[in-house]
Amino acid sequence: MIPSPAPVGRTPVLPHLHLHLEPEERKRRELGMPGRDFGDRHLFFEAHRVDRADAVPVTAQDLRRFLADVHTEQREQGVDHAELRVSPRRFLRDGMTWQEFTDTVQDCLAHLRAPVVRAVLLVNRDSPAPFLAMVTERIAELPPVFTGVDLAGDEIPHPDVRPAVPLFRAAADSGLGRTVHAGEFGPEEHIWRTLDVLGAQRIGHGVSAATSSALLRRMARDGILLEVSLTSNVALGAVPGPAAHPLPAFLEAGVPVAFNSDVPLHTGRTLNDELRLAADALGASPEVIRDLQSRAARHCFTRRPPAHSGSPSSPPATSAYG
Ligand SMILES: CNc1ncnc2c1ncn2[C@@H]1O[C@H](COP(=O)(O)O)[C@@H](O)[C@H]1O
Repeated sequence: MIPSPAPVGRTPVLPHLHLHLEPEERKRRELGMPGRDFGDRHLFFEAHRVDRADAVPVTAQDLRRFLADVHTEQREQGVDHAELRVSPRRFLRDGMTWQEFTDTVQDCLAHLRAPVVRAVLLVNRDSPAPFLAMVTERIAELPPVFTGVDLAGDEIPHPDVRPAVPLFRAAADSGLGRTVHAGEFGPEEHIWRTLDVLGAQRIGHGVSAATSSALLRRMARDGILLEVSLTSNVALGAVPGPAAHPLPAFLEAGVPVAFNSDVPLHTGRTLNDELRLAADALGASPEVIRDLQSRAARHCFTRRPPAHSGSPSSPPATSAYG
């Protein structure tokens, strides 16, 4: 069920592949504001609406500080490669230009070591078409600390991923990795679509993948990594408890997994907490879990120039779901 230990001599690495910046939550804490209740999916996405009248504004200075804070937090966890989801729209709403936003992220992350922190550009499923078009047009110019793109947000009211096809195609053509939050609250079909329509290489959460052995076989065959976040899935009601999480089915099917803290400010859990929880859920030793996590390093997004335009890395133009 759990893959046998990695060959001796491989570089040890503790990657952390799915971690949100949580800018508003960081700012609220700095201001001493009360915590918010995220007991379920509705409350979580309602609180994250970017058009809320009571949203706490964030500045370029905040962004700089938050990026430095994430680096310190991940260093304390012993992480050596972190991939941080950064969503531009909150910062653009509060006055930054696109160029300022991307330059600031580049400037703050480029020199960091132990861990290296790379940015995954998060675009929300509910993004208006002009915003998606603007991001798509600028994907090729993203500075090098951006190594991937992610489609996130509430998949229940926004199940259609087709509006993101041009963005994901541009990302593939620019050598960026592609991941999608899917099958966290929605059915297996949402995961099939992200694979077939968007050409996703990793899936955020993907809880419902376990309802389809055909889908698990596909993911194992194609080496699609599932970004697993046990505490977050329980906290938002995607699964009733850690013991009910389909993680064992993922491993049984040979699907690559990585453990993640996802929204550590919301849950109060670190990556090491998640590794311990995974060991408990699987009845496995800490060493086995760390080995699994280190295997996820081969799914890190490192930006490579694509071999040629229209290469196999480009997502398919059409599909059964297209
Ligand atoms: C917990 N599981 C999740 N599932 C789906 N989407 C999520 C998410 N966690 C966060 N997001 C999405 O990422 C955006 C981050 O933008 P901020 O900069 O905070 O505004 C949120 O808007 C939320 O929709």
